[in-house]
Amino acid sequence: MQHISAALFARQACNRVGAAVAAPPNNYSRIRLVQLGSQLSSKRWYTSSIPHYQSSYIVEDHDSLRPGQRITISPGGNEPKRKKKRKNDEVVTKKPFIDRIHMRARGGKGGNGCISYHSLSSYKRRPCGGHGGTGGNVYLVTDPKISSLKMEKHHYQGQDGGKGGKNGKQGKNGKDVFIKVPCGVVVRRVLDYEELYGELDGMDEDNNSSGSMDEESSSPHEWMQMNSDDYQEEDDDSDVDEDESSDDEDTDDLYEEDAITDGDNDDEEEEEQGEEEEEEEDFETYYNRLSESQKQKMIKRRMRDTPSDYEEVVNQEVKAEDGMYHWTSPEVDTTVDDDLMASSAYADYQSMRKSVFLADLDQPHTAFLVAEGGKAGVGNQIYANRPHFAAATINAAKKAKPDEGEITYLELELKLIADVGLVGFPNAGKSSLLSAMSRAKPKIASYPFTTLEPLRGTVHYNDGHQIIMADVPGLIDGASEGRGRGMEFLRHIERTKALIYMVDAGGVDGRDPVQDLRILGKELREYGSSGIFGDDDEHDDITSSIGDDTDDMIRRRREIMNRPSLILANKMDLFSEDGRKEELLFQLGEVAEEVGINCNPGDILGVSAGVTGEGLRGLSRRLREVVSKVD
Ligand SMILES: Nc1nc2c(ncn2[C@@H]2O[C@H](COP(=O)(O)OP(=O)(O)OP(=O)(O)O)[C@@H](O)[C@H]2O)c(=O)[nH]1
Ligand SMILES: [Mg+2]
Repeated sequence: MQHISAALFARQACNRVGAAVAAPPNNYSRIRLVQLGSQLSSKRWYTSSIPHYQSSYIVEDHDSLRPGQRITISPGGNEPKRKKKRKNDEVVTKKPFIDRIHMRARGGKGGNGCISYHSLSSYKRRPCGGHGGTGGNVYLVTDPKISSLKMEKHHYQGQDGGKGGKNGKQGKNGKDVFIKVPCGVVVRRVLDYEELYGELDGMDEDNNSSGSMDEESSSPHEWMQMNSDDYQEEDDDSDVDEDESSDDEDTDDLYEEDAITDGDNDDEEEEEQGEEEEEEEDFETYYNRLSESQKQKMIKRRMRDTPSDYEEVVNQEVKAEDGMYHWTSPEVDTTVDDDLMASSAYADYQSMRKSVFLADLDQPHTAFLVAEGGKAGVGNQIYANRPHFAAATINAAKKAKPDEGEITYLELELKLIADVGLVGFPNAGKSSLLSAMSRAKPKIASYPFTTLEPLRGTVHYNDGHQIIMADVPGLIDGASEGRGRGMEFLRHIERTKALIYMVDAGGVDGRDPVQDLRILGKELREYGSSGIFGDDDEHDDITSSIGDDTDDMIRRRREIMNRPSLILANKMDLFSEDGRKEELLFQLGEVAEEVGINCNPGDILGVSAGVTGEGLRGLSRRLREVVSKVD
């Protein structure tokens, strides 16, 4: 029976296939088809039970049909979604890791209140308009399943509230929007342009009112002229020059007027000119004289010209004749430009980017309101008891207008939460350790900066205990000043309980492990001691009014050196003599003490993370002890 139905089905199928099957096969039982792209079953005998959505087959075995020939049966229905195959490669392709984004959130607008009056004779002219609905809010919600700040879009808006209706009918409230973010996100509100410049303008006014008018009135034109010569290097950009020169003219006119009004104070003017000569070289004064738009242009231009040291560092990878990548420590000048750094232009730039701390979302399933929906308009039903007052009608019209939703510009920054963070120079073997101790599959290669995004893995113990380990991209000398994107990477170890310093004991890249540890310790110390603006009093006037990170966050960063640490000398398989190994571990201990790394002598271990696995068992035991002490 089954044989017959199979034959029938096959004939029908072949008819549908038409030209693809030249001569209908006469022995159907020998047709063997392989379905293309199916995961459910790769091979099947041709029977009547072929699902309708399976449409494409390949002939494997038949007399008249050529094996390998593809036949197509008319498709019917939708093919189910196919799962992507997971690659068994060493490198698992994953979504890009994004740890800092800017976004805009806007609460929904409230709904209009309704103004209407009963028309029934007994109620005539009695107000009965319903209230509008409130606008939807926008929330951030932490979801432990998400690990990156990658978002579909960067603008989110709550739904607008519905209008109120007749007979006291209230409008619908707008739907809230919930944006999923990973745990460990720090939320800051970016001050928008007007808010920031409102404050800066206010400060300027204060300065002016404290008697600096005369200073401005004294021959500013010549002064500008002189200074623009002095700072010729800033005027390379011809586009901006033109704009600036037009602005200059504006300011000149302004100054000339002032000069006329103050024209009779010749003596004072001379004195001030003398003062100006002293200030000629002063970039800051020059900057302060510029108009707001000129300042912005200058800042943007100067910042754009700042060398992107990271690019240069990465570009140092050179593929040599032996086919391997070699890396030479680049000589990159990362100083932004001393006079710029010291100037208030730089401070303005910093404050332009500055933002107000809102929240540290480090707990899972926490909702945080970032933009509130607008209030609803009020319906005129509230005046139902006094319908005849004219005032009521006027007020009702005002009150019926809803509020706009709140608009916030946000900066979200993800700081990984892990029990232990791996710190080391590029190529030390950090990723090798992570892959040896956890199921994470980081990319491992013999060239530096293989890892460019922080990655976490979980170390599982037999009794079910788990420790989360974060592999942070390699740090280089000067990382605490941002060299080689150091600042970006270092912030991911702020939320760890313990640290593992890893050095390449084999000295594969010609590095000295002892010196490496010294540099790492120094960099972490410097990173820890830098606040957002550190203890720099210069910027206090700006930061105090704008706000800053919480004390808790600064404290966490400052305590980075107090964190219990382990020091690993990796690639011990390259050591042959035991004596040298002991000596190296001893030297590392001395350096740890010198730079102030918080570790016991027993926590300096020799391991071979990537080759023999030597020392890893002892490491995992010790790691657990160290981490559990911190709780
Ligand atoms: N001989 C030896 N080689 C190792 C060992 N561990 C790692 N390596 C090698 O060292 C090189 C760098 O290893 P990675 O784990 O990618 O180093 P990394 O610290 O993650 O480097 P970046 O991601 O560039 O910062 C690779 O070629 C590894 O095979 C080891 O224990 N012994
Ligand atoms: Mg790596």
